[in-house]
Amino acid sequence: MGYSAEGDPELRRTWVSGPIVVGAGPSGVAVAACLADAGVSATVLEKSDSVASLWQHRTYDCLKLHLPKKFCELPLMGFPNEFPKYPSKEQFVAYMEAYAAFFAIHPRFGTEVLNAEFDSAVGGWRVRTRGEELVSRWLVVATGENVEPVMPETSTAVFDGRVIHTRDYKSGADFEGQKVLVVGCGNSGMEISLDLCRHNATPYMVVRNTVHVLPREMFGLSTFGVAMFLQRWLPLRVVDRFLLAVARQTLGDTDRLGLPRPKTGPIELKNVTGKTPVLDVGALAEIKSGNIKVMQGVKEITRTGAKFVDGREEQFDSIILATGYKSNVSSWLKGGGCLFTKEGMAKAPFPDGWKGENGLYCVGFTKRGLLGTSSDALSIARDISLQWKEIRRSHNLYRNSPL
Ligand SMILES: Cc1cc2nc3c(=O)[nH]c(=O)nc-3n(C[C@H](O)[C@H](O)[C@H](O)COP(=O)(O)OP(=O)(O)OC[C@H]3O[C@@H](n4cnc5c(N)ncnc54)[C@H](O)[C@@H]3O)c2cc1C
Ligand SMILES: NC(=O)C1=CN([C@@H]2O[C@H](COP(=O)(O)OP(=O)(O)OC[C@H]3O[C@@H](n4cnc5c(N)ncnc54)[C@H](OP(=O)(O)O)[C@@H]3O)[C@@H](O)[C@H]2O)C=CC1
Ligand SMILES: O=C(O)C(=O)Cc1c[nH]c2ccccc12
Repeated sequence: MGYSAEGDPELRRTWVSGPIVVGAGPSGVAVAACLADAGVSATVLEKSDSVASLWQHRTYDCLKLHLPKKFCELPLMGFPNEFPKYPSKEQFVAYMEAYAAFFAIHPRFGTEVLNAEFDSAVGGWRVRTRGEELVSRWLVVATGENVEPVMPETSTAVFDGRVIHTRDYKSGADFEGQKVLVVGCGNSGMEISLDLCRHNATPYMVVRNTVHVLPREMFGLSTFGVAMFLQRWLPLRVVDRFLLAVARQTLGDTDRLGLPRPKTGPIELKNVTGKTPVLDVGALAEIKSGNIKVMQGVKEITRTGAKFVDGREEQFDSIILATGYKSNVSSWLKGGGCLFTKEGMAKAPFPDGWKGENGLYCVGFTKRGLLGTSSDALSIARDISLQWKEIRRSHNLYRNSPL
């Protein structure tokens, strides 16, 4: 339904009766599915051309989930039984497409939200895209914690060779025979360094700070699953001490490899700061055998390579920035201060960060991966569907009233 409002006459304005969801990654699709299941139809706006665009376009070929599938499934529909314990990215994308199709979620692709703000005069969120303004009582932010690349402060502009961020890395095949500087040692830096080794390239990985490396599995069980189970009975710090003791037994002393551990334990650090421990899928063995070289912080990038803080200097053919990701919320959402920090991350810790004021919600800003997404999606759908039913009921009362 169109409505007239002051402002840009070129802009088509439309009230939508259900919530507006921004982003069609796992979080946006999951919340729309839970809403659909409760009889509420959402309008999902996605700037890219597909669901799970991060997984389709911004991840490397050899990526697999690093948590077992039971910790990564979305509400109401699990992974197919025939999927392996750690599905590949192709399998995850196939699951996401089947999930969206099953719940009849049809996002509006190619639709970037440029601005969103609450307008008390119209009693809703004005959500502007190129050429259109949608208005709804509810706005669900589902644009993710990993949407923009973090770039290092040290400029790479003088470097003559190729510089890419991990979001544009596909395969070590593109770097065959090269000497490559990998800046960053999170899960991306580690797995890409390993992939480079497997394609006959020589990675030099920068560890400027500290990092927790854990085996992906212990005693034939996923480390993450063991940690979740133990947390039911034991204090977090005891669980962390246990994980570190097992990690030391199976991986040895990682400090001696140039990978000093943070003082805070791995799960406590993840919960407090969001920094994910590295779940090792083979990089550590390559570090031990010297095929991945560990370097301290970069002091300066030169035309042909890099100078390091310890005084060493090396020539490189290419640089891969495995420096992580950030949110983009603060660039388009106005008045979201009840929910978001100025960095666009949730203010309240999990599981309380999903509901703001005036019908504003966020899903997937928990620093807890897909498990956090599922929890948020269920909470939001429950909350909105209760309001939806109440509104329906009062409309019907009004319509049936003799006055
Ligand atoms: C390489 C990698 C591997 C990971 N592996 C795991 C794992 O194994 N297990 C796990 O639990 N978690 C994992 N994660 C965490 C990850 O955050 C989630 O897997 C998941 O993709 C988050 O979903 P999301 O929908 O919140 O965000 P995203 O998947 O980033 O989706 C956000 C969507 O919003 C869209 N968007 C952004 N801004 C706008 C705008 N202004 N207008 C319209 N659309 C917009 C984007 O195009 C994108 O499609 C991984 C993350 C990365 C980067
Ligand atoms: N298989 C899987 O499921 C995978 C999952 N992921 C997930 O995706 C998310 C993003 O991971 P990732 O891309 O690794 O990002 P992270 O944010 O986890 O890691 C970024 C790394 O880059 C370092 N860094 C940042 N800036 C600089 C700099 N200027 N110089 C040197 N080092 C720098 C950081 O170090 P510092 O701590 O000092 O800031 C950190 O080690 C995580 O949640 C991760 O678990 C990623 C890959 C694979
Ligand atoms: O892959 C990620 O980034 C995740 O956030 C998954 C995740 C949630 N909690 C964790 C604890 C340890 C390792 C990974 C995760």
